[in-house]
Amino acid sequence: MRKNEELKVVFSGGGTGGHYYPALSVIKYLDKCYNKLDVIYFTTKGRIEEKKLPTDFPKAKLIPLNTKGLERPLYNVRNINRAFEVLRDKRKVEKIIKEFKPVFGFLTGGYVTVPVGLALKKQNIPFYLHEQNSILGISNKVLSRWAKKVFVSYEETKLNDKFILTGNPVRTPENEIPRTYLHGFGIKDLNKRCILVFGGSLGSNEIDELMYRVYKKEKINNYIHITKNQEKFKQFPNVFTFKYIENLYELMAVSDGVISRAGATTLAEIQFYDLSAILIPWKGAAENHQLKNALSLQKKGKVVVFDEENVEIDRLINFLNRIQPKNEEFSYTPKINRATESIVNNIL
Ligand SMILES: CC(=O)N[C@H]1[C@@H](OP(=O)(O)OP(=O)(O)OC[C@H]2O[C@@H](n3ccc(=O)[nH]c3=O)[C@H](O)[C@@H]2O)O[C@H](CO)[C@@H](O)[C@@H]1O
Repeated sequence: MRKNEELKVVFSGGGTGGHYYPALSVIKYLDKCYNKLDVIYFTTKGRIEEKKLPTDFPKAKLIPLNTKGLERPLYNVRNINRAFEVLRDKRKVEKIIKEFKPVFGFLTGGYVTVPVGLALKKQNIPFYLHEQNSILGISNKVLSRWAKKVFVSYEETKLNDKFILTGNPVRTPENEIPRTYLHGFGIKDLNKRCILVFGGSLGSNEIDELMYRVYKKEKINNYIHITKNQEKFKQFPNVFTFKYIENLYELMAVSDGVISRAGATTLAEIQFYDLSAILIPWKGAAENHQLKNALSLQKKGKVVVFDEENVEIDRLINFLNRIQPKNEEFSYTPKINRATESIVNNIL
């Protein structure tokens, strides 16, 4: 650790929680290692990192960029303008980093990272990438040529020696969390199973529809369900709904199971908190990466993967009812997040 030194770093990555939260974990870890950490975070306008960073890490300076994802199919005329946006943003980033003089850049994917990576390359500032999924995302694919190292979460993502398997950083509680934490979410009987239901950081109507059918049949377990359709579930006394839960990882630490999409950061959390899980991969993910993520976890047990077009409700309920619930005495003891540690050690 270099407690007495100062460090300046440029971060970018986002659009979704899956890209943002790994960057946040690294920021928080570095902040503990250094006396003074100066962060500039290049954000996607109006997206999660822009909304959450001011409270998650108030010291960071946020700079929004205009770059948008390419339209599919790629020959769409709008992509000409999108390409110019990347160039304009690249020039903007270059100006800022010339003055800021960061020691390195850390980019976690999402189209916003492309102009940032190109600008860092132009200024000869080393940068590192992190890929959460088993398949390299398009921005990481483009930038990996010039990155100093590419940190990956799955062995099969490695393409050459520059690729290092670190795993996917997850947010972790710093203090012990008792099972009674669930009381704050409306749950009274702590000896009953507590299942977290959500559709990634953006929500999922398909998961809402499916769970509506489950709740009609299954009345024993308690559910904390994150949804934009809270009204729909009012009739179920064992279902506690929320629009978004900031510190979802704290709930993961004291719950029993998860029903969710198969975004990479959610999966890393399921593993870290050793939860049972029912995964329903989102079919729209590039190159079907959610299915690949999910299947690799299924191999490790405690996890079952369903095809969203073909979920047998009885089989799902059967799996749920085999999950061993924690009891009311349970308390989560903080553990070291090896992925974040490994990334930082490979940079410093
Ligand atoms: C639609 C989309 O583009 N999905 C991608 C996106 O997913 P998405 O952003 O949904 O990502 P993940 O499932 O990987 O991560 C979601 C994160 O949001 C957190 N959370 C969620 C709900 C909530 O109320 N509170 C909260 O804190 C979870 O704890 C988790 O840390 O990035 C992932 C990682 O690159 C990809 O694998 C996904 O395919």
